[in-house]
Amino acid sequence: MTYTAAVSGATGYAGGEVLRLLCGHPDIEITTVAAHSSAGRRLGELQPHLHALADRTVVDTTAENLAGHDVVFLALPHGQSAAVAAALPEGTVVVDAGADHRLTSASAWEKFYGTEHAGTWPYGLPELVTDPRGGKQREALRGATRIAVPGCYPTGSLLALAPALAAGLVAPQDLVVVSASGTSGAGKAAKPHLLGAETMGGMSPYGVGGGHRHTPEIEQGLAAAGGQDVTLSFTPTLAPMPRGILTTATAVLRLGIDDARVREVYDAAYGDEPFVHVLPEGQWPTTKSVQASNHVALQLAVDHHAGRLVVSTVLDNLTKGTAGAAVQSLNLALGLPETTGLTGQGIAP
Ligand SMILES: NC(=O)C1=CN([C@@H]2O[C@H](COP(=O)(O)OP(=O)(O)OC[C@H]3O[C@@H](n4cnc5c(N)ncnc54)[C@H](OP(=O)(O)O)[C@@H]3O)[C@@H](O)[C@H]2O)C=CC1
Ligand SMILES: CC(=O)N[C@@H](CCC(=O)OP(=O)(O)O)C(=O)O
Repeated sequence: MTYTAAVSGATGYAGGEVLRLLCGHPDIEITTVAAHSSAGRRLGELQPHLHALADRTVVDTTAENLAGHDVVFLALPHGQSAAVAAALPEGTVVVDAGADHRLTSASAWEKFYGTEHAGTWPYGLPELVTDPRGGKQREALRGATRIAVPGCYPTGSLLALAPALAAGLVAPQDLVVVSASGTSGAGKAAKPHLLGAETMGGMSPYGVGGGHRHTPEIEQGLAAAGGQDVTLSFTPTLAPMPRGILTTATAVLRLGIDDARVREVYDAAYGDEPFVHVLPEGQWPTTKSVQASNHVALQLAVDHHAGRLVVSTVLDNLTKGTAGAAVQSLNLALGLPETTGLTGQGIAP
């Protein structure tokens, strides 16, 4: 069976990556490409890498234009997708790359996003360990008709720390995550601090001091994995590269946990995962290895001097960090093989 799909936000980075992946998906037919200010324009002008779709005309994001599809992807600015989704029939599978439906706590949403909470949808990170018994998030995605795709920083952070918390290897307090993201994470809209002259050849932190809106999203997933509240200090940084996120997470190890036990827990969590790979001991991940792939590469070490577990992950913010997670979750929702239309192979150099 072929499913018809509309992609709204088709002219942006996230929507463009969804379209790129859907072009290689055997069970999906892209029938509508929608956006807003660029309605009426030829997609080829705005997404010149999407050759197969170059002659499509962008339509406006309206309930009428999105109606009648089996699947609707939303890749809109935060706060825009809730109203659009509410106008779609319950049977339509809606996959939202934005943040609107990720958080379970209305007060956390209001604090970090400043608008009314729109509700919570199943979280689109199939490999996430969701409880101390080692359950995985993919079970909540099978047959789902609404999917909230994770933020790109939370994907690498959650995959880094959830197995350790679920297995009780580390204390739930004093979790520290520092991530470096490529500039595409900020979207296409022109912003002075993202000009090439500002970002090339340098790095800088932002959202420091617990102010980044991904802090509650990461804490939410880690608290579920460990079965208790967690405290996280999260610091994002902007790196001079178009795509990619390197996350380094550390946590206080519980007494008596050695290197072998840590590796055993991560091998058990991810050994059968098609898109999360624990690297051989001593090989540390590089963002270049996962460009344009749906892969997350992970390495860990025990810092005996500081008594902390150190876990690093890399992913492509637009692929596994957004569009790949969206397609992988959609596959589960539709009952298709989870890897359909996705590759774990990157590009090089
Ligand atoms: N970039 C990333 O790495 C990630 C992004 N996301 C999420 O995906 C979403 C899109 O991000 P991104 O692609 O980076 O952003 P971009 O700024 O690159 O693209 C935004 C898209 O939304 C459309 N749009 C803007 N305003 C409206 C509106 N009022 N109604 C309908 N469409 C509108 C734009 O269309 P037009 O230009 O025609 O106005 C454009 O297609 C965000 O919620 C973001 O958080 C999630 C994970 C990672
Ligand atoms: C570099 C950069 O600006 N990154 C974005 C995160 C983008 C992302 O993936 O998250 P959302 O889906 O929640 O927008 C930021 O810090 O807001």
